[in-house]
Amino acid sequence: MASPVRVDLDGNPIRPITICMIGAGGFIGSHLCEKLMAETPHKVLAVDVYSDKIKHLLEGPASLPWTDRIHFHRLNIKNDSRLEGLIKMSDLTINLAAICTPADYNTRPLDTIYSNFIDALPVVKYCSENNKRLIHFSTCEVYGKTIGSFLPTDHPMRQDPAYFILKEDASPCIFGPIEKQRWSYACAKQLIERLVYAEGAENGLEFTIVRPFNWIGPRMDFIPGIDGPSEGVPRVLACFSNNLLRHEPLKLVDGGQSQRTFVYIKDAIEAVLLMIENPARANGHIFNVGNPNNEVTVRQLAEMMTEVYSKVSGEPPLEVPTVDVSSKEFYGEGYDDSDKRIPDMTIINRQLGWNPKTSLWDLLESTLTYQHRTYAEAIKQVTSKPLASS
Ligand SMILES: NC(=O)c1ccc[n+]([C@@H]2O[C@H](COP(=O)([O-])OP(=O)(O)OC[C@H]3O[C@@H](n4cnc5c(N)ncnc54)[C@H](O)[C@@H]3O)[C@@H](O)[C@H]2O)c1
Ligand SMILES: O=c1ccn([C@@H]2O[C@H](COP(=O)(O)OP(=O)(O)O[C@H]3OC[C@](O)(CO)[C@H]3O)[C@@H](O)[C@H]2O)c(=O)[nH]1
Repeated sequence: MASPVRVDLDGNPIRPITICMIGAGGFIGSHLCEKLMAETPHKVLAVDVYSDKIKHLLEGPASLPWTDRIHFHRLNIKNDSRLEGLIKMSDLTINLAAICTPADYNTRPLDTIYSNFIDALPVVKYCSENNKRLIHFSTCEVYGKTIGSFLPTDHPMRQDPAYFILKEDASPCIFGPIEKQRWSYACAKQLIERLVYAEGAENGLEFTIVRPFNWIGPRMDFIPGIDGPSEGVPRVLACFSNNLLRHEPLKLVDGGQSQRTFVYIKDAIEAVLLMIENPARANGHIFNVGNPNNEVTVRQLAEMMTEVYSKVSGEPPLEVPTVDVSSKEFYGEGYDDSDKRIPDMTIINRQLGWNPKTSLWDLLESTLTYQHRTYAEAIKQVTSKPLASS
């Protein structure tokens, strides 16, 4: 029996397209590739320097249903002449490539700026010159700090949503001073957003910009010393997972008072698929993609992850499950932080009718189940080995 014709939000048939996905081997890219292979007829030219997180889609019996629809191209967009050809072969380019772990922003500011601005320039240029549609991944971090964060801590206006809800077409971008090199990333992302927007305004580039608000789930970053460098510092989900797996206290930077909203990767990928398959509704827009209902302080996140991990692993939590550390000690000189990140959902609701579904507890339960199943044995092996004699 023929499969039903897939239609977009306006009832128009969705035609199969070819997508050049740059950064396809990463956390978001791997989930997006899975979704596209499992639920759509689209083709993917998967571009990345790594493929570990999409290996299950590229080889082995499980990949047979889509062997002719996904092809991996190992290339570094910094210096590879094949890039333009791949963009020209595609109907749509999705650019996910970036250095996007905060530990790098103040310690590798030049690499961070080059990765998030300079290296993206040819991607925008090739899309514009060849009249190809672009979906560019920016970040919620372009908002920086909230206006309310500059009010006295007990000022009543801090409770006014106008002082903290982040809105694509209204909120300013507020970063710290230049010596706070943490903001090298957000500033690079802001400038590439402005370049993409200008290519749209002046040269008619069909673009969509995505501002993810802390998407988390399986395959995010790495566990130091297992599938990443021992001295590496990933994003908070992997940091806390690593501490839990190793029965160490979770480190709360500057007391863990910063606030975040976390969205489940599977919910967020639904939003991206709507952008891909509804160009008339997505072109020319910047979209917050997050879950305003899942706001916690970092301390509350640590406490919830400790409780969920204890349930998932069957191991009791530590007597003292967290420890405060200074940002200088944890990240080094030049760190600064966003105080609060709550996305306004008006535009994405209006254009795409998308809303997140998964609560923080539920997404942590499925994610920590994955982390425990994937890493617990390997960590036990590593920690049980006697230290090499010096
Ligand atoms: N995950 C989130 O919550 C989040 C939040 C805000 C913004 N973002 C943005 O979304 C995008 C994807 O993020 P992610 O979480 O999947 O990160 P990730 O680090 O898992 O994936 C990025 C991928 O890009 C690849 N890449 C980087 N530079 C490259 C280059 N020069 N050539 C080829 N490939 C290159 C990396 O190898 C990696 O596989 C990034 O642009 C990031 O800034 C993500
Ligand atoms: O062991 C740890 C690790 C981190 N923290 C604090 O948690 C907050 C979140 O940190 P993190 O997940 O590393 O990243 P941010 O949310 O600050 O920024 C990211 O969000 C989006 C993106 O643009 C791309 O992923 C990236 O910039 C923070 O307050 C840390 O200090 C901790 O206390 N302990």
